[in-house]
Amino acid sequence: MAGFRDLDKVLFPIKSINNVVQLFRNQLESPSEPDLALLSIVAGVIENSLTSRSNAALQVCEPVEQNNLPILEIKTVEILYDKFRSIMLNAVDQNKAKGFATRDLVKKVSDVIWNSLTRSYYKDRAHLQSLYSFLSGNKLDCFGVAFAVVAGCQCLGYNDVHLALSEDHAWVIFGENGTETAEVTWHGKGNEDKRGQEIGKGVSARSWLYVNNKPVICTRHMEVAALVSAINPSLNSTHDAYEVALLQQELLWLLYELGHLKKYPMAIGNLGDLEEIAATEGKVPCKDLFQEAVTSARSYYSNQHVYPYTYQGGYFYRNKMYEEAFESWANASDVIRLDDEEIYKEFLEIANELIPHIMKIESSGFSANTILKKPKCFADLLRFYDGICQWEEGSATPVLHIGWAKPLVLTISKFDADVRAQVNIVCDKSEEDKLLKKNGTYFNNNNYEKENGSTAVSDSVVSTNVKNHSDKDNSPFHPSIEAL
Ligand SMILES: FC(F)c1nnc(N2CCN(c3ncnc4sc(CC(F)(F)F)cc34)CC2)s1
Repeated sequence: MAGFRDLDKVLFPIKSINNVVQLFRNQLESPSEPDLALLSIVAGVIENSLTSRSNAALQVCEPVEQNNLPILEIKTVEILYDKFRSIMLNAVDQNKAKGFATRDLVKKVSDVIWNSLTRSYYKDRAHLQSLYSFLSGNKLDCFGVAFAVVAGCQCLGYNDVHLALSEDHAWVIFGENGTETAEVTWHGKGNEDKRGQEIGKGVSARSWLYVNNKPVICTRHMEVAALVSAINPSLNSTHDAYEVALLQQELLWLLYELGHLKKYPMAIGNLGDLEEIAATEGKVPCKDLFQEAVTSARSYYSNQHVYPYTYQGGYFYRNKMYEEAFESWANASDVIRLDDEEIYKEFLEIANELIPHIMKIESSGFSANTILKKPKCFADLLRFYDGICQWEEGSATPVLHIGWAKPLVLTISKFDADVRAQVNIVCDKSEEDKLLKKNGTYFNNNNYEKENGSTAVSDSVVSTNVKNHSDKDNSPFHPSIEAL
């Protein structure tokens, strides 16, 4: 049974980040599973005390002593913890034979959370993700509702209910084999919520919103990683509360070192972002973390996640590593399937802002090493645009418009004809096989490798045979355009 145990209580009153890390370590290493409600309340109280408007001004100018936090008394936590437990226990009659959760039970817990929420509030606001927000303000964001349902089921003794996460939605799995699924929260704006329904097997389940049926299925420990990932240090649109960001970074390292981020690419990406801002001495460098997130998505989720590549591409872009950025974005483009406005915005920004910005810099400067002379860059760029065009072909709603075409033409035209001529568009599988045999070059999930393992850049082979989604899922070879 999880819970607020004596060895946790002795850590109070909590005065430092190290005390909080110790509390999380106790819970993560305890023989019984970590208590989601307790940890979400503690993280939420600290986040809100350091980011609320009342002391926002203070936080921006306050010098930071040895990771001090506003004192957190045990009473504060106990009152909130007991309040959450009583909400759950009163609302859901305790049928004696516990066993596995049922759809009715999950829907009931979702209803308890749902019906407690404030009638109308700005759902996308920051700091609405924790049980502190739920218990003190009756407000939760989309993720927060799903998390609260799982924490509620844990508190009722249903340890089979777990959080399922895509890159833009959350739901739960439950039942004897963990194969039952249920919507428990809303998604996006103006969409009727489907709470209580199972995740369809149809087209929608294959969309990006459900990451083509490759969601992150959380263990209890990964649910702790999700609440830590959801910590939001932002004070306002330009500043972060330093101690909240440091707490999140230390907790993510704790979870990383305990192995609970292995199958959670976005959490690894979150840690990479924090490490890029302020590297922790003697730890894995952020560049490697972004690569680990990509490897995790390829290993555990059949390369159906986009964010690991856009985390990585964003890192390369910020560090002026434009060639590498193109490759990451091309890889991201290969993943996308059907339309979804959230991911559409990501690609719109890359295609119509970030890439044109790079082209402007590269074509104005006189750097001899310019990407404009590199066939591989041109090949990756075509692959990026090709993926988006496939997206257009596969989607119900139109994706591209003149706003995409102008930057696209401008970008392509920046490459000299002799560079473009070195990229050989291979149009069918048999031709591709011939080339692959000749060059001994193959893609293994976009790593350019020769059979002998050396990295071959110049003879990357990229063909534009129309990728049909089904075989694309499984084919070990990346559809490819040849740059000889
Ligand atoms: F690709 C990079 F530019 C990104 N930078 N931040 C990104 N985020 C921030 C963190 N984030 C996440 N980080 C950890 N876990 C989750 S679960 C989830 C979906 C939902 F909110 F539950 F509905 C989102 C998400 C969403 C993606 S992607």
